Amino acid sequence: MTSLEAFRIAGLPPDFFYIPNFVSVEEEASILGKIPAQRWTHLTHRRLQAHPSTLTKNNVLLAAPLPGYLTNPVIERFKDLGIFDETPHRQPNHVLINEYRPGEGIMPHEDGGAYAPVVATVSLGGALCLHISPKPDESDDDRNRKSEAAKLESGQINQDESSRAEYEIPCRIYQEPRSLFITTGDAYRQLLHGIASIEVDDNLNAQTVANWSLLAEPRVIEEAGGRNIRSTRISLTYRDVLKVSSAANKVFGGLQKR
Ligand SMILES: O=C(O)CCC(=O)C(=O)O
Ligand SMILES: [Fe+2]
Repeated sequence: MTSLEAFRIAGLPPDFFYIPNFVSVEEEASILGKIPAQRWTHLTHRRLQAHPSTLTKNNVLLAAPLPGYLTNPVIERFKDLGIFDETPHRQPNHVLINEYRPGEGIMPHEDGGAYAPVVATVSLGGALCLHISPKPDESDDDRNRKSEAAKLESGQINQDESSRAEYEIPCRIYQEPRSLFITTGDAYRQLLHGIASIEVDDNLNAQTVANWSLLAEPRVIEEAGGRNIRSTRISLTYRDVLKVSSAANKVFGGLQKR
């Protein structure tokens, strides 16, 4: 088994990992070519598709295999790293595919209780920054969340902003194409993540990007003057849904009710 330890992001809670070049250029092209064009759900600021399907309103997954192009080679590599060893099904059973064009993003949020607290995200296509921010204090929950969201939407959050506690949060994680980003444990439960709806990520350097020392190609950013002009990014978010219902279960459950 390969150790994840070398890929831990320093200066953050100990539950974030970044692995550059997790898939090859050829694998990236192959996966991108297999994402079914007819399966997209269109939202205002991005489009997405869920595999094998969206969860029921009670957060239940109807058991079905993941398509091969999402399984192979990615899940074998997860096993080698032991990423899902502690989750109930010991491997992901659900993948969300999100597409962000330049200027598109996702509001700060947490992924919640439907899943085991392990998320593994493969980035394909373009690069961008994920913002990690604290959960607002419970007392002024809504107000904080809204202002955090407003700042993120307008691209105002940056590293000069006051950081909380011992860790440098809020912070930015730069996700290069073909990388894997892992969030587990307390980081999953206690922090928010989001993507600013901007066309350029700027002021990128060793001080403002938490995973700078783990990047495959920091030179590319340096040569661009610390700017990343966004192009379309597709992310594959792998998770283990806690509640799974097999078709057999469903029939049995239905009979029992009578
Ligand atoms: O695209 C990403 O990296 C984040 C997606 C995300 O946060 C989600 O689907 O819950
Ligand atoms: Fe999320």
